[in-house]
Amino acid sequence: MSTEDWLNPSSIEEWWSSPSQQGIKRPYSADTVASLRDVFPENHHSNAMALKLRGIFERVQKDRSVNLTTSVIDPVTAQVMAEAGFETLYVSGGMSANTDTATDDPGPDLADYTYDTVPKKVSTIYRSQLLHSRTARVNQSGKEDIPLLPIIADADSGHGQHTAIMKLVKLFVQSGVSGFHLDDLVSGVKRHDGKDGLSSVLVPTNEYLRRLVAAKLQLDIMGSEVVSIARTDAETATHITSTIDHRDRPFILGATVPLPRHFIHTEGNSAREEWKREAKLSTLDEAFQKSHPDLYDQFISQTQKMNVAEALSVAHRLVPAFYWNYENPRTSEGWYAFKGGIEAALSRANAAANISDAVWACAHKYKADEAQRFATGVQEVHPGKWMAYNITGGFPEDGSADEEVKKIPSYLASIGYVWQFLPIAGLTAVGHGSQRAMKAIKEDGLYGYLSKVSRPAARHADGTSPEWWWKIMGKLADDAADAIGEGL
Ligand SMILES: C[C@](O)(C(=O)O)[C@H](CC(=O)O)C(=O)O
Ligand SMILES: [Mg+2]
Repeated sequence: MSTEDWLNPSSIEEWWSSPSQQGIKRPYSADTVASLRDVFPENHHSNAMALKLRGIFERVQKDRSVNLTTSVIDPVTAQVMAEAGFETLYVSGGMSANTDTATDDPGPDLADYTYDTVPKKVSTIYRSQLLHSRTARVNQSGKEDIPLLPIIADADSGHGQHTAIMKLVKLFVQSGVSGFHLDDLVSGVKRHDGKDGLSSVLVPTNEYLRRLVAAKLQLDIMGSEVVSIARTDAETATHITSTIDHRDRPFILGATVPLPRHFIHTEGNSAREEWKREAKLSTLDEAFQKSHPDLYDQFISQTQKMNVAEALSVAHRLVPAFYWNYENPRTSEGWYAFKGGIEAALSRANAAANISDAVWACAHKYKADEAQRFATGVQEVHPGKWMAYNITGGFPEDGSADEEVKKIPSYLASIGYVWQFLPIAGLTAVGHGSQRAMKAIKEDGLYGYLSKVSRPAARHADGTSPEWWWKIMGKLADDAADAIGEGL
């Protein structure tokens, strides 16, 4: 592409009307994008890889076939997965946090690692895939078409405000990624144990959309086909930072019983639970409907597109003595109580669908009915929208649900999920493989290594075998050395 075309808003508009881009409604103009572009046309590997991913999603959507993958934490596993026939790879923030971060400081999944952590991991894995495919081609081993698997990566909450999100997306595009997911969480505050009733804290819908727009704008600036996945954590959310957005009103909880002390004056888990019980938390609309069913229709028609503060004034005009208080339950951080659930997730996904290529309601436990409700609710409003699903365990260890578990992927595919992934399986699989290998070496020494590790690995020629490394990868270095030494 010429510089002239690259900087021409009409060519950008033409690209936006192409099949991969036409589903997106940008709130900014092609002129803005052109003005933000660097002078030289960009074309990153991630473009080709993202188009490949788009092709996979389209095919899977049409066939309703299963597209399931796991997280990958190292290049060797990526290669094993390619040979096993997986079609995509997932680079998880959580698994990166647990193993190695860009600051060499592993820890829990709090997205508190520096923002280059996941792009660097993607880059390592993507380049290792390039190396494998190149060596296979050079070696002419009959495996020339070792596939490069599109990588989808974890962008967490964007690691900062909008300029940080744009920089993160830039790194992703340069890393060879094919897609990423960006969420609506407040970074770094999620509690896995749900202590003090806190599971995850959301930003308002408007802020979520701004994050997604920032990401899409950066993709547009780079002329990138990379797939953006809007993840929402509203299903498990317990709090929200602000009540400003009217779209969040149906999920903001207030006290329906006046209590002498605000929530912030309670201490300890049991006192907090007791406070919430006594306050009889409810949403504004539910509280009004329950106390004044006769005026409810009037209240609803007068409060369209109003946030809780505005709608509460209307409620007070209609019934001066009406009590509903969303300030009392605020936490000491200032967060408001939120009614998480699949309806909240759906509301956010439908708001995000116009500016993202795919939507995903993060579920920490598999629930068939919620998966179905989400799929139906999205497809009704945005027919054909790509949807993702994460499967994070929660299944009984005793095997009692095995028959159901076997059917889950095909069920999810049948209701339209085009990408299913096991976020933590990459770590578990590496742990399990190493466990077996190290046990054999510890028990039988050199013989254990030969018989139970190196021979089986060599048979699979999967990159875990030293023989494979020297014979195939070594040839590449030798070819380069020969070329350098010629004709001097
Ligand atoms: C998918 C996820 O974002 C990840 O980093 O892998 C995590 C996984 C987990 O904590 O189980 C998440 O769901 O937040
Ligand atoms: Mg994560």
